[in-house]
Amino acid sequence: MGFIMDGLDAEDYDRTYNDRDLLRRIASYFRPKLGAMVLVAVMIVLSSMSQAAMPLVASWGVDAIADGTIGEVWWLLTGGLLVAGAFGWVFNYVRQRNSSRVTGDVVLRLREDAFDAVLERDLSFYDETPSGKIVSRVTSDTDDFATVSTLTMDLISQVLMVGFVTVLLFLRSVELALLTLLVVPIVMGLALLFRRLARASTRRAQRSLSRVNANLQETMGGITVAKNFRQEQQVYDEFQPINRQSYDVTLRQGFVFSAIFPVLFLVAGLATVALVQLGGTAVLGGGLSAGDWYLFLQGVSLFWFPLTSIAAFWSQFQQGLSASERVFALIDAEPRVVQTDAQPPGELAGRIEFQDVTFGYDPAHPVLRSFDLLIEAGETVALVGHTGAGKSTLSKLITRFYEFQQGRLLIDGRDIRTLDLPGYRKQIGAVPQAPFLFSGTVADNIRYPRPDADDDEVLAAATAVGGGDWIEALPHGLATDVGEHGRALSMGQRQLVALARLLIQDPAIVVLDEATASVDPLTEAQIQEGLDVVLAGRTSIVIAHRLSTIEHVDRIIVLDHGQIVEEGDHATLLARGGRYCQVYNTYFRHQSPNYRAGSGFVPVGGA
Ligand SMILES: Nc1ncnc2c1ncn2[C@@H]1O[C@H](COP(=O)(O)OP(=O)(O)OP(=O)(O)O)[C@@H](O)[C@H]1O
Repeated sequence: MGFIMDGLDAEDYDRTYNDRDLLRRIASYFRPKLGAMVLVAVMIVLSSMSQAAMPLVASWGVDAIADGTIGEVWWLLTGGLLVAGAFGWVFNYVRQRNSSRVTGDVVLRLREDAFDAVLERDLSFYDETPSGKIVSRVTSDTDDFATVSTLTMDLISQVLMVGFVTVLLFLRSVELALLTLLVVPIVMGLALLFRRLARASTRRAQRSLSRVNANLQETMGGITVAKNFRQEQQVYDEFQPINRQSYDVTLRQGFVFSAIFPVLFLVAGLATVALVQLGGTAVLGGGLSAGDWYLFLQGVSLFWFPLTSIAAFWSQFQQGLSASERVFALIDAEPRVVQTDAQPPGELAGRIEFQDVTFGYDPAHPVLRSFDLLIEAGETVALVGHTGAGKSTLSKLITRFYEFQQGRLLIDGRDIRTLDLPGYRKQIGAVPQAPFLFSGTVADNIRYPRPDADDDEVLAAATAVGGGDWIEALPHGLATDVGEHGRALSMGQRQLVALARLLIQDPAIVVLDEATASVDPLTEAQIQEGLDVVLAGRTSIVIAHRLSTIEHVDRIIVLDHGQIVEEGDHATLLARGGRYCQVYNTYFRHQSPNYRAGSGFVPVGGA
């Protein structure tokens, strides 16, 4: 049991809605479709009546055979059967057509809402949730939800049908009708019991499927690395238990579901046996006509089929409900980044001040403790430090991708929490280490932050970065297709596109995570020139990986375990022989043009 349930826990943002809230929420999606639903309901009534009419007409036929009048009425009965069948078909067709439209429209809206919610989530959400699981919620869960609506309409139609058949049976024989109804509470009791089992097993099946999706997504994302290191077997070995788990859990769900029908049919079978016995005796004794008996036997199958499907319906209904619960949980997930106000930020100067800030991805393990730092407007600051020191964390707080737990972060002296977030982020230019390019041309990517930028502006931005020579190296200049994720461009070219994009955005604050990937000396020089242009006149926080950057910034901040351990400019810090020198010796020394292996160490701590 332990293994089978591994990894099937709820996500952090999952929640359980009570049935009333859930149904109310679902109803809100159906409300705009009220007209079509009324039409569907009318069609359901009419088609159920036509269906119930068939055995009734047939029972008259049996009576006519018994009393020898069939020769006179056969054409009437045959016509009646044909008419009931034809009308039933038409009503059913109109019903199916409209109900498919209603379901399709509802799922369309739900998926739009889910996708919209996904876009609104904080960055922490994406760090914590594998993208495959998100995909699963937006696709297969919304599909499962669609089944709720189809099933609900089926259920209504079946309940009506049961109603009509029950009335017919009572009209013919109260005793036999009561006998038939006797079994209803047993069936319903079993169905309710089954409902509990079904909900739990269904939830597990859905989670296991989303694990499979997540694993596939990750594999596809890292396929180059996996192939590079010839890890196909390992990737397969990781996939196999997850897929196996999905198989096991789904199989269990199947077992639970398949248990219900035999039990229900057994109860139904016993009731039919009793009716055959009692009804047959009544016909022989003259208390019941052969037609009535026939109607009962037909009625029972008409009656039992809906009843058993109503019972089984619960399981699928539960499946749809728990799917909708998962989608709503995604839509309702509370943002961690909470703004207390939405003041327009205005044109930012770019002064950034951390005051006593404490932050941890997991609040129990803070990465920054009582952290203070002031960056003046227009200043260029380089963050350096060993891996895991907290450099990226600082930039994530400035971009407001994460919520800090204590202290204040002031932008131009104003609390960052009081600013209108989209307005603020518009003035922050964030460049990740491996700039992401969207499919399209180089020009499309440069104008990404401002789609209305015209060709001249795009060309001017591209030319301003590194003198623009790099554009000529592209096969079709700015019209070159970058391929998926920019794969058709070299790493250096992608960085240059990202810098040109920043110029189009024209932010007040730049947060730049320098690429560690080495590029050829020419591109390196172009990037350096590009950086000089892009960072000029803006507050810049650079997570520095290049010697030329740290040599030129206004101030270097050395971080260690979330603390500032040293700060100053390159020359001063080198002369001091402190922590900076350790970092320099490890990461930057070898980038010097005069570097020879084993040389260029800066003495540390007076050593
Ligand atoms: N999304 C995350 N969830 C949980 N912990 C994280 C997350 N991102 C970073 N950390 C942890 O926070 C600490 C600081 O990480 P951070 O990424 O800020 O370091 P860094 O100095 O930027 O390192 P690097 O140069 O390797 O990128 C590390 O201990 C890291 O493991």
